[in-house]
Amino acid sequence: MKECLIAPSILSADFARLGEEVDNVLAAGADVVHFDVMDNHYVPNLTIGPMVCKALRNHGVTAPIDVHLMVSPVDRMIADFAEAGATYITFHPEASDHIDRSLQLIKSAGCKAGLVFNPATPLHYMDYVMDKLDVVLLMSVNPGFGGQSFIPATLDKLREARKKIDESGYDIRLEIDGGVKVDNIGEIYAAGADMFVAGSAIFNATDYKTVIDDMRAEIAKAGS
Ligand SMILES: O=C(CO)[C@H](O)[C@H](O)COP(=O)(O)O
Repeated sequence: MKECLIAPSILSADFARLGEEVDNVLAAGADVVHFDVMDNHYVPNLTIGPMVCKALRNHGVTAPIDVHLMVSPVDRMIADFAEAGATYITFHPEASDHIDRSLQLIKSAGCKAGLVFNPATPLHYMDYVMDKLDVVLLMSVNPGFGGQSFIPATLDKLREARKKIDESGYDIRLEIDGGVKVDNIGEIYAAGADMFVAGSAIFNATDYKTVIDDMRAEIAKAGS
């Protein structure tokens, strides 16, 4: 299994102090900044775009930025986010008319590419594009809002995705997003995830480092 990555979702950060929040969570040991883009069309919420991604880079953030596009259409946002400094760009297959083309656009812009699967979206969307995937993201809540509860059926879906990835022979991360907490991250890891998005569990805590350390300890316990 790869090194596990903790990716705090800035959806739950204090947007009035975003640069400082990102600095603090990275100083607390986070590996990746998870950046949720919502368009009030694909999902019923509206958040942030490429200008904010660029602002974080200009602020001095050098950590990977994991841009999760909850937008439709997808393609016209790709170049803007690549230019703004995105490391990963992921999108929902239902939101793209041409999945292979969207993945190619992301890769040719120099970013890592991924597909995101809602709780009820079947995994077969990845079948013919595995050679173009750097990450598969399983949503363990319905997208649009932070602070929801982890949907337990996602554990079986993670096991299924892990099997597909391992059998493909490609180097693809398996990311999980939604309701990830200290008390369930061990079983999520055991089901196959290696990249963990957590919003409210981290940003609603007073001490980010304690939560991230506790998450890593639970992962280590589950792996031993
Ligand atoms: O993509 C998202 C919602 O669409 C968020 O990243 C996700 O829900 C994280 O928040 P929390 O850890 O509080 O569940």
